[in-house]
Amino acid sequence: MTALLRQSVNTFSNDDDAIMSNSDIELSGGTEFSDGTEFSGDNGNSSDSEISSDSEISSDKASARSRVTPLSADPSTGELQLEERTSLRRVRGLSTELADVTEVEYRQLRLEQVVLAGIWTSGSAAHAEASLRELAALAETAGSVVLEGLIQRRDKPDAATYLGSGKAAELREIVISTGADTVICDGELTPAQLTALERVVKVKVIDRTALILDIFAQHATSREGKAQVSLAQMEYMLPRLRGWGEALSRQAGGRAGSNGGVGLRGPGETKIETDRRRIRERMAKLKREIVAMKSSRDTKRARRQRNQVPSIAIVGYTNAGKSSLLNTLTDAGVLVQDALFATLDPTTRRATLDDGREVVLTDTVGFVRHLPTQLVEAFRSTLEEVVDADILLHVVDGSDEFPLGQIDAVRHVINDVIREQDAVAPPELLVINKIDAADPLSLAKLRSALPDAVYVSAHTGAGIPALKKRLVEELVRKDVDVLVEVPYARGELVSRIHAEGTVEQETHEQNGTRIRAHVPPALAAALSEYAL
Ligand SMILES: Nc1nc2c(ncn2[C@@H]2O[C@H](COP(=O)(O)OP(=O)(O)OP(=O)(O)O)[C@@H](O)[C@H]2O)c(=O)[nH]1
Ligand SMILES: [Mg+2]
Repeated sequence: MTALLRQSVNTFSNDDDAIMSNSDIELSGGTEFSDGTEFSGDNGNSSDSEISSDSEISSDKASARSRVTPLSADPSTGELQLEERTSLRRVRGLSTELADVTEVEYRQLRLEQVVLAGIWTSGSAAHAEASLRELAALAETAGSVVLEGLIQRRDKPDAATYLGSGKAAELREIVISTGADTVICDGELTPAQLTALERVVKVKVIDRTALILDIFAQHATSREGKAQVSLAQMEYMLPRLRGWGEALSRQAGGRAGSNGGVGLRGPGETKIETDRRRIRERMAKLKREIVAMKSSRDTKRARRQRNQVPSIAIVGYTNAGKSSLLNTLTDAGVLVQDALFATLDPTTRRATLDDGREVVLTDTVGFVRHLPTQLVEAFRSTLEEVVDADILLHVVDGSDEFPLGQIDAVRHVINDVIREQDAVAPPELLVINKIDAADPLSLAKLRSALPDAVYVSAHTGAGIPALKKRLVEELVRKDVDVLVEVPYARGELVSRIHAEGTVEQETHEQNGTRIRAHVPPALAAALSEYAL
């Protein structure tokens, strides 16, 4: 595993190590306090403007990454040239913990070079490795360079330091030898575990949750998306406010904080309390804003429902090919990227199925194992829309190592939302995508495990006609039987029955056309007054 994840190992000189811990001291001095300030928005909209600058930046992730290359290419330089450091400003690391540009630069520098640490508690070794590989992909999506990965076999995470003490010491060695500036743990750590592990490895430690939140913050573009992510980040930060950088500030001895070391406790506590209150206020405001944005979306949705267009929600694991499939089905031109969480905002497109029926398809945010609960919470309004759909098109990456695990993770999130809403789950149509790239043997296994799924390739178009046919079948299944006598004056209703439904019997009576047919529920409602 270690070899697998090792991409480049560079050794910062001891000198540089000194520089790093120096900046740690600076950072830790006030980090945890300034977090709050930044959040609570001393200038009311700080959080918004920050995130939007992020999204501009992340829109060009590829070039942003290439700009980092010179840094890792010449690691021995020790200290960075000023312009190199300035160029690092483009991606912010954890957007929530930086107070000024200097810190941004240092944090950037540190977040670029990461070592991963995971715990293998259950399942096979291959599962544990896949999870860590996914963490590596997430870290890269966030703009970091992954130097190395480490997995420990344990029954459960160590209560104190997540990894066992021996492994934590080993991690410290790896951090030193690779010159890493950040450790990312493959799980959600308690604030205390983060602090304790930071104390051992002596560089910043973040967890999977913080990483995913960071990616979302970089990718959110719509106002609603940004608000949802901000809310999730605040939710995550709130209990950790005191913890951040605490371990490092201890090392810093008397230099920690502008109040001096011992002074941290008194005024510090008070400051944290104020910060917490401000964050809570800001969170409450965001929640209200999100509710307001949702209601405008509800109006749109209601209009669609009035127009009686069935809706199909495309859901699935991140990078499964949801946007690609939407494009293939509708020529939508939605952004497709080999990156995790390329899509955060739902895109809705109309399409006409083979039987002439109009539908709307909605592309949605992808899911991932251990999707932070804060995000599920924040994206609830978006997810609710998914739950309201007539059909869930569940897209799965057929070329993934563990597609069944992906399916479970996605269903888990959806079921949670459904249960909380007391809603009825829409019928799910499983679509196994990327069959062009899948290994034939695993694909054969998948076909026997999931015989009801549709197998497609959004790239080659294979299976797409079959998928469209299945969609029609699923919608027909929702059709209802009606027996009506439509007055001759309402000829347009008769035309609709012919266009949207299946006519079984049609006779012309004295007062109108008598028809027995299967029709979509919406049309049945429109016909109800003529029912016999
Ligand atoms: N080989 C192959 N690659 C595909 C296929 N469909 C999508 N991809 C690739 O998979 C990657 C992800 O595709 P997207 O459509 O962005 O996936 P998504 O599910 O919308 O991803 P997120 O929005 O990030 O959750 C891209 O690199 C696509 O080119 C396919 O049928 N075959
Ligand atoms: Mg997408």
